Amino acid sequence: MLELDGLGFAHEAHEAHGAHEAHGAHGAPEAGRWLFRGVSHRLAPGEVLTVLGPNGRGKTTLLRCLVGLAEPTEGRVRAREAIGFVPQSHRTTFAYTALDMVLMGRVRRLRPLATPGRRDYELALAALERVGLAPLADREYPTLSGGERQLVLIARAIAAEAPVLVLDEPASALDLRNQGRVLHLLRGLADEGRAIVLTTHHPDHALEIADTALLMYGGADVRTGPADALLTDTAVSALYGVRAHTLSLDAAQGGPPRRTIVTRYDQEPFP
Ligand SMILES: Nc1ncnc2c1ncn2[C@@H]1O[C@H](COP(=O)(O)OP(=O)(O)OP(=O)(O)O)[C@@H](O)[C@H]1O
Repeated sequence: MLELDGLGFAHEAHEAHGAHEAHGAHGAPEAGRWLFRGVSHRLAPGEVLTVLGPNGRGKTTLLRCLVGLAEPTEGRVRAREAIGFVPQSHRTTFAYTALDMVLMGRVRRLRPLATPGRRDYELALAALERVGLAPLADREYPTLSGGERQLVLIARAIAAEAPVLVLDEPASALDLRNQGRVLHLLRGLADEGRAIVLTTHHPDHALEIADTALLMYGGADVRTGPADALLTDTAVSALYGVRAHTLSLDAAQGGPPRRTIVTRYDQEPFP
């Protein structure tokens, strides 16, 4: 559905530290300047891929490359299907209602100059219902809280019916219950056959829903593999420079036992 082939990204020198020192003799960015390099993956229908890495490591930049908002410095992205993108934060002063915002997700599906029809309204309302915001359908978007706005943008991506969804920290503004709601919503969308890519700062979120994890250790050190195998406490400790611990959770509702990863904040950071 979405193929990443040797993706690398380095910021233009003049934007970072001055043009004179940024490029090597042959015009290629120097080794230390790459945000990420060698990112390859073939995303399958039904797959949830979670991208993790410290602040500023390039997660958003990678997503922007995937959806065509940024040009990779090397490598390429092949997208066979439409991609829905949910950015990290979104503010607008235009007084669209929450429902209007979700209806905008339908625009690509309309004929030129056509106005949304009954089915578009039904799909938009159903999407608002899936994120639990149907009661706020008529509220003006700028008056919504940060978490409510995040849910509206997720509803907009759902209404767009894009086979691939790319979401930048979709749970970052959400309370604990809504985090769970969105995680299971995303897992459900994948189980319906969509492919999902999301960034998160929560290894436990990745363990909950991801098939695949992509860990950005910096530059060319990018590790991709099955989330359950890759997300060990050692790997998470090294990724963030913290002391992470694995906890076993009892099986719930007849499911298998689970594990999660938590951080100790009362110990010195990982060396
Ligand atoms: N125009 C630019 N020139 C130079 N550096 C930039 C430019 N735009 C962004 N950066 C830097 O690129 C790095 C990657 O940013 P990005 O937003 O992709 O990180 P991130 O992993 O998503 O971070 P976070 O977890 O904080 O959201 C950051 O250090 C950022 O400061």
